[in-house]
Amino acid sequence: MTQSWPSPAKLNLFLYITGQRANGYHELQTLFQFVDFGDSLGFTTRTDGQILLTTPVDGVADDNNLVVRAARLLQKHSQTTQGVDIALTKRIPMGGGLGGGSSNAATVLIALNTLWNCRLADEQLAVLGESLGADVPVFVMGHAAFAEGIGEVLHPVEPEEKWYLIAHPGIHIPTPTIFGDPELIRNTPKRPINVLLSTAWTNDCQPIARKRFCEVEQLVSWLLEYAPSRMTGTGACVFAEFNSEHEAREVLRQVPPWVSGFVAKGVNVSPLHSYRAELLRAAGKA
Ligand SMILES: C[C@](O)(CO)[C@H](O)COP(=O)(O)OP(=O)(O)OC[C@H]1O[C@@H](n2ccc(N)nc2=O)[C@H](O)[C@@H]1O
Ligand SMILES: Nc1ncnc2c1ncn2[C@@H]1O[C@H](COP(=O)(O)OP(=O)(O)OP(=O)(O)O)[C@@H](O)[C@H]1O
Repeated sequence: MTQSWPSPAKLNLFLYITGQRANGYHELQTLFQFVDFGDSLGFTTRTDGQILLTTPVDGVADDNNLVVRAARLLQKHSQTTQGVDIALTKRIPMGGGLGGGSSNAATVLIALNTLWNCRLADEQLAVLGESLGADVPVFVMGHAAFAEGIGEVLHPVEPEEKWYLIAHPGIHIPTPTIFGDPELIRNTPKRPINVLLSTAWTNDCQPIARKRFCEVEQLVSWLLEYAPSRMTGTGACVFAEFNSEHEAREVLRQVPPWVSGFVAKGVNVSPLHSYRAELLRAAGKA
């Protein structure tokens, strides 16, 4: 049976870089929250073991698509003989700092674990997913989280669920471009979570993105006139926070023509996990 599983976007409500490991990866302290906007994936299981993406993504070879890579990884790990046709409906801008690829991979792991009856715990899927991308574990675990390490050490938290205008300046910033920049701030002191939660939230990647990309500079400056605003992840998207949907939509109406955007609500439980819980309830398994 084909089902439509959600694959939400995430925001980094704050992001601090506290060091760099010998392998080049950066040590972070970041606050993840999901939003009620994202891609969706449909799955039709097959008995012949083939894994097919029926909706190729422009500019991404199927073999490199995190959807296909996640399905192969779980197939190998679980030694199942089953396969799957996967249809991906893409809405999350790519290279926007919204974690679209990682979210897609997490949705594949969670959905196929259920549909193939692999019986792995979410914690096991999160460890598997880490090899696909630093943001996969938080999407697999499905709860807003304070993250440390390279983003994989997760502590569930309950930040306020605000409304956001999420704006894209029309450019794609590859994550390695920001992480590879010699002028990136890499020495923010590590702070305990209670201090971080009660201090004004910023993103260490933002100064360098504003400096290197005039589109980000213009977008941040424009949004700051209306509401507290900052970049998510390594950009290029910038989010402005509001207490109501109405206020966020009023500003969306006024964005300059070179900006595209959408309004979404922050959610602490991933829509993926709400969907799975509903499916299991309907099947009498929860
Ligand atoms: C910036 C964040 O979006 C915060 O949520 C993530 O840490 C990035 O996660 P991601 O896009 O899934 O990143 P990955 O695909 O794992 O890594 C892309 C590249 O970014 C750099 N990278 C990534 C994560 C990290 N903590 N330090 C890094 O230096 C590495 O050069 C890596 O090769
Ligand atoms: N299913 C997928 N969806 C989006 N991008 C994918 C996918 N599979 C592979 N990719 C590759 O990953 C790159 C980053 O895309 P993604 O949308 O995850 O970026 P991002 O939101 O900036 O990530 P992050 O917030 O984790 O830094 C794309 O440019 C693309 O080459």
